[in-house]
Amino acid sequence: MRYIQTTYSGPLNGSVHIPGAKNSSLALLAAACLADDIVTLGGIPIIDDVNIIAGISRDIGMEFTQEGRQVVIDPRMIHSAVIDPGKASSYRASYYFAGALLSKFGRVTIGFPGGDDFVSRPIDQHIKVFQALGAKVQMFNDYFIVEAAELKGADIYFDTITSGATINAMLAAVRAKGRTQLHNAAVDPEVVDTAVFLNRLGAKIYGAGTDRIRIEGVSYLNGGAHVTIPDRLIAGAFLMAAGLNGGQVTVQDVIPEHLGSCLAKMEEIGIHVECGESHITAYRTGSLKATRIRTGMYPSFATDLQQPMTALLLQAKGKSIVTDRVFPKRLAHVPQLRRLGAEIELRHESAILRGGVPLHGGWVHATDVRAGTCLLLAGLAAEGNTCITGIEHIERGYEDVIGSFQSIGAKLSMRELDAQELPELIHLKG
Ligand SMILES: CC(=O)N[C@H]1[C@@H](OP(=O)(O)OP(=O)(O)OC[C@H]2O[C@@H](n3ccc(=O)[nH]c3=O)[C@H](O)[C@@H]2O)O[C@H](CO)[C@@H](O)[C@@H]1O
Ligand SMILES: C=C(OP(=O)(O)O)C(=O)O
Repeated sequence: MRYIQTTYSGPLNGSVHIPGAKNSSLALLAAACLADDIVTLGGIPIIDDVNIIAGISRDIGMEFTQEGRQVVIDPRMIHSAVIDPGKASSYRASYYFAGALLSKFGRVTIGFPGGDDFVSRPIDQHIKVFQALGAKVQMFNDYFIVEAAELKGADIYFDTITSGATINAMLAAVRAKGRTQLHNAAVDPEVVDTAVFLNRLGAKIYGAGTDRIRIEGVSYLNGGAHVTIPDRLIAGAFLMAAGLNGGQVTVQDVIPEHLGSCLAKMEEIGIHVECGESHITAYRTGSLKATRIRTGMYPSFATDLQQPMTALLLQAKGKSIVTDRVFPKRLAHVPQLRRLGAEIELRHESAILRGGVPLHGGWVHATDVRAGTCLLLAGLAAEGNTCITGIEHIERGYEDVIGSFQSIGAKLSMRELDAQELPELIHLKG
């Protein structure tokens, strides 16, 4: 079994190029199967979730060729709308294949979404979309079937703001007959990126980036090329790294506007931020201030950034409070941080931190991708060695996590567990 070992690294300094967004790429790769000709996607990160999509693509007859961050997809020979349940449930965003294949072929059989298993993650809004467009949904033990003789545009009011179901609704409605209107839609950059891509292929999607999206169904989509937006979540984590022990980090190839609420919070706690056209520099000179974080859907502070922020706030003297309003129970990193000496208590679904307490090394387990980032940052600020297991979760979302952190001076390495270390792992996941 592999694990990452981190060592106290002092101030981190340097510059990192940010890859395309995982959460956009997963939507774009599924959206590509809607095209009637070849599609080229740039900026696709080299991560495990994309490898799974490559496997699914080959299974259904969609040619998938990846060279570095460029993926060429030929959807003209898709011969199956049945997706292996095991593959579907090994990452979250497999539900995009449900929307896309339903839209193109009127039928899909697919396993339930997996991915980061930090809390219950319902898909009722996705199902509601399919049904609203006229599809019948049948649930079985480990898969579901969605089918429709014909998809017809509809007015859909989301019960809650969801980026996944908003994107899926665009995928499902893009070839439906007539007009679909999405109300209470998510306004995330990944929603806009997917709409821009589909429009490039000839779709008619209007209003993405607002809470009301209109889709006029089309019967044919061309091929085309598109480059995914940069990963705002990876960029945010690297900028926070500059605040850990003092230092200066620049993230290149980003869209600074996508990080607005994150940068505002970083400035509030005493990290200086300077934005250029496509880069952001963060540096810390004095001490950090404690604060309160409440996550929300975009443009609020992202749920995927509360974990690295928690690691950072452990360095801020005084009491900070972190509340996740998107996934209220997404706090599995808290007991792990305690293993490193952090003083954090869970109260009413909030993490209450007493910052400024020195951290020490230890064994910890990453239960999901962002918990992994949190533990990695905490490990770089802790005395001694911190050993992080659950690497597979980190690699779902992070391209070359070791190399990119090393490039800003972080001391970390990938290691193989040897038998003498096994006793350390007992009770680790508790
Ligand atoms: C692959 C991907 O893009 N993952 C991101 C996506 O996940 P995902 O698309 O799963 O998250 P959503 O935006 O859908 O979730 C937002 C909120 O809606 C709720 N909800 C969602 C769907 C549904 O059918 N019913 C329902 O109640 C969720 O429980 C949550 O409270 O957005 C999350 C919130 O920004 C991020 O943490 C994930 O990194
Ligand atoms: C929760 C996340 O991913 P997923 O939705 O793919 O599980 C994430 O990227 O933080």
